[in-house]
Amino acid sequence: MPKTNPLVKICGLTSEEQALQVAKLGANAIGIISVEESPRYVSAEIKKKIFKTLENFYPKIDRVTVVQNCPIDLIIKNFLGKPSETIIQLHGDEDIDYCKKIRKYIPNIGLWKAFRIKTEEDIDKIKPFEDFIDAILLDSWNKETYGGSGKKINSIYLKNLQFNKPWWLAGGISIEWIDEILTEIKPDGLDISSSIEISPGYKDIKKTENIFKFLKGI
Ligand SMILES: O=C(O)c1ccccc1NCC(=O)[C@H](O)[C@H](O)COP(=O)(O)O
Repeated sequence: MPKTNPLVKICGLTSEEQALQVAKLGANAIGIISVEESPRYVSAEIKKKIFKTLENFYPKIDRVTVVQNCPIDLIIKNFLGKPSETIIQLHGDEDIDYCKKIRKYIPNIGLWKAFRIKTEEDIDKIKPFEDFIDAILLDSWNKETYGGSGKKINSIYLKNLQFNKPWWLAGGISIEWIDEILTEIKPDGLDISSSIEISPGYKDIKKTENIFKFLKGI
């Protein structure tokens, strides 16, 4: 039996207009990419603007900033005080010490850690992080990019996963795969990006709507 419907994060938004459209459709979390190498990169200034608008109109939606191997001092400097995001998603090779420092210096923000899965051993490496993060995000491993590749994790590694923290599945999630995800993989959340894009950072709102309708069983 599938567990209750998973939460949905739509990631890689680049405009206020699309962020509001996706929020209206029912997203539980909206992600913005603060990784300069990404074609979905959004500057700090624009990100703040988008998140402020979201906070005003949809305060319950999590606002997720995605970073990748960013120097810890910079993270602490940028996110101290009254940050516009509710979650930092670490999408690089950050270690446990890095997570502990974020916890210590910016305790008012949620911390998600992405793990890129290439082999079964990559799953085994997650456990020690669990006490220092709020959620686990599993994404596929890719040579060219750390995220947003549209590539799936080998499903062999996704059977009977058990973590002590909520976990999100990412990597090539499209409407065609969701049924299997709900019945066999059963994550707490779905993180979706490139399958609903017209071009990197620009979402197809109709495709996005179809995903939410599918999940609601409409
Ligand atoms: O999306 C990016 O361009 C990106 C670049 C560098 C680090 C992380 C990135 N995205 C992180 C995400 O949370 C994506 O939603 C996740 O990788 C899934 O993407 P997709 O396979 O395209 O659905």
